[in-house]
Amino acid sequence: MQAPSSRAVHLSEWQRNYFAVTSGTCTAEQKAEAYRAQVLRVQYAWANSEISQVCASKLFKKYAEKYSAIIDSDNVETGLNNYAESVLTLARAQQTDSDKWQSGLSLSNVFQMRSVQEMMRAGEKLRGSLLVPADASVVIHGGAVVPDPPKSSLCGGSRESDPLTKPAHRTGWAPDVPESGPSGSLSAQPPVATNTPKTCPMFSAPFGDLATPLFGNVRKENSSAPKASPGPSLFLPRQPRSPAGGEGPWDRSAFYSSGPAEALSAPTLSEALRKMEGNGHREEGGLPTFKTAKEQLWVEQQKKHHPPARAAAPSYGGGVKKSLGASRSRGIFGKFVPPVPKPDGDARGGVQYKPDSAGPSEPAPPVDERLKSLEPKMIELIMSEIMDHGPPVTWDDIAGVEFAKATIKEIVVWPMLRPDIFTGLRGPPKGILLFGPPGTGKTLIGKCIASQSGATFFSISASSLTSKWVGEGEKMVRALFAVARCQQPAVIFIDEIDSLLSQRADGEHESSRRIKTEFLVQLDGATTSSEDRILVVGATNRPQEIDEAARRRLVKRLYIPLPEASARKQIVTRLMSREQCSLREEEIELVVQRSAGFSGADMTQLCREASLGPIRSLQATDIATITADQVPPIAYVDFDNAFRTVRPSVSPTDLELYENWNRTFGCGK
Ligand SMILES: Nc1ncnc2c1ncn2[C@@H]1O[C@H](COP(=O)(O)OP(=O)(O)OP(=O)(O)O)[C@@H](O)[C@H]1O
Ligand SMILES: [Mg+2]
Repeated sequence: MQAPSSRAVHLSEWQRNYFAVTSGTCTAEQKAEAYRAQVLRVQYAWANSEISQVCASKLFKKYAEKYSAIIDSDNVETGLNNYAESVLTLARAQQTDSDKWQSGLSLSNVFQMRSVQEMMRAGEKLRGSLLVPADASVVIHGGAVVPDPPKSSLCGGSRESDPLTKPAHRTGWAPDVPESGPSGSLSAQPPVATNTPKTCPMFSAPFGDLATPLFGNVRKENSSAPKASPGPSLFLPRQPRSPAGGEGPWDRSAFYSSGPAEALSAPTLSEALRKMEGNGHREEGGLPTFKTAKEQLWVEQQKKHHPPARAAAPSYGGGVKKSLGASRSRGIFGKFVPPVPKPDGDARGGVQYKPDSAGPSEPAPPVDERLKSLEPKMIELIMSEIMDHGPPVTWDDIAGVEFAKATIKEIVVWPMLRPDIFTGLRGPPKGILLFGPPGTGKTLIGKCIASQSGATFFSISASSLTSKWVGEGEKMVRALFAVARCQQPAVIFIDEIDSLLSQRADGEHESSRRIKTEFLVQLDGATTSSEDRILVVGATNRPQEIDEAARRRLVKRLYIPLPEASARKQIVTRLMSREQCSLREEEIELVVQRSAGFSGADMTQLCREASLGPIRSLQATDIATITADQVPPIAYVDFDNAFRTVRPSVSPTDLELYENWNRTFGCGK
């Protein structure tokens, strides 16, 4: 009796969503949500075997495309222009992809956006109250080389003026600066109001202003450290490249590659950070201590009159996949990150002072509370540690290990799809340990979870924690879990976990002891918190070396054994199906019999070796001239020869150890 009613509920939900996507009154956000719900429903139906895989993938593609079309659309009214995540991705680590980046958002339609206009109006209102005292107290560094400091102060001035007014000043300003003098340059040229946003040249202060909220949650290090950024002489020559604002892709890419995106790119960011660290003094938020009086005044007024405001978007929210460009889907689990912070954004975060980019009317960049205490450098590293999905691995690619696969699906995939059902006692375990002999597919399973779970996937090898960032391992561990908390649902996959969590010994190095302690603390937090949707998956071929505290936290310990005959057959058949092969069924059976005790990796090696057989049978002269399809097919004799050189890599004694450990601590059948 239950089934029909639940189906009825699904039907009405479906109808509701259908109404949302077809109605002319729903907002783009509602439509996007509706499509997102449709996609989840399709996944759920497929997971429940209610629809076939073919049907599911068709429907998935259909709705996912519609969903991303709305999310990425550059239409101000019907799209969400949600390119912020991709920009963050770009900023983090993928400068090489920057040429491909094409946002749907152009300069002109940024200005048309309601929220931008509201911010500009608010900025104009505040300008009146700030401009006079601020200008009167402007302080500029003296010195022979003027460009840098005046830029700093001028940017400050222009920031607080109407964004639409500044371009005229900008264009003619640079050569005048030395003559006009520091304070004169600001007060002598009152801003001229104009309502033609398209005439705003790039890299003018107003544009910088607008770019700040657009890039949401990443600190604009170039602007916060004016001395590290190029002065006017550097940006002026760029103006002719796009005098009337970016409209086409080239303009946009020029803007992103040389403007804010450049400022946010990892090397520049690190450079700025290095410089700031080198200065030896930082203030809150990692900014240099120098501020003009005007800036100081602004900060004080801001503190006095405006409660901390921030955008709703979470920091580093999304951008986990290497997906650039408006046309690509960012995945159904990706959170929507408004490209422009909402004026009524929540007030959880504190204002972050940004002397060169934040006008009084603009909300400060959103920085997730949980990430505030971390060094940006660490977060960058974590982000670049996020596993690139690469070629997707499916469950069918993993031969055998049926029990482990079924358990992982139950723990990982279903709860991610239906967190509402998997609550309370049904709550999934937060820690899994995959253990077994080398080469049995543990890492492969990790990759499969990455492709199939839909969660943000962090893959880190324990040895990189201990060796790559000497002395910083425990900070990395803390940062890793903090970032994962901001990116839920998340899976943290730790390969070779034994080298991280080996039993504590007397002679062990202090740094590895610290990493271990930090890891256990974090693991405890992640595995016991009922709200966090973080799953830690560890893989090891030395389970007996794992610290008992860690073992207890990795509650689901799954044995990944050597492949059975059927799994070995699956591996051979699969690999041979991609090659020219003349093996008959009974010959395959023979190969399977002879390979008892081989691991999955051994089987792969055997097939590789056999595939070289036909080549070896050729004369050296033939190899130079033969065409690819003239290479003889792989035959049983090649396997026969391969068996002479490929031996099982796991000894029976080792196997005994694993079986014993499984009997004692394993959760398998
Ligand atoms: N069950 C399997 N099905 C298909 N291929 C497998 C399987 N197990 C291993 N392989 C093959 O062996 C290779 C190595 O597997 P993988 O790296 O996952 O082993 P592992 O268990 O992580 O080993 P280690 O403990 O040494 O890290 C895989 O890339 C794959 O080609
Ligand atoms: Mg491995």
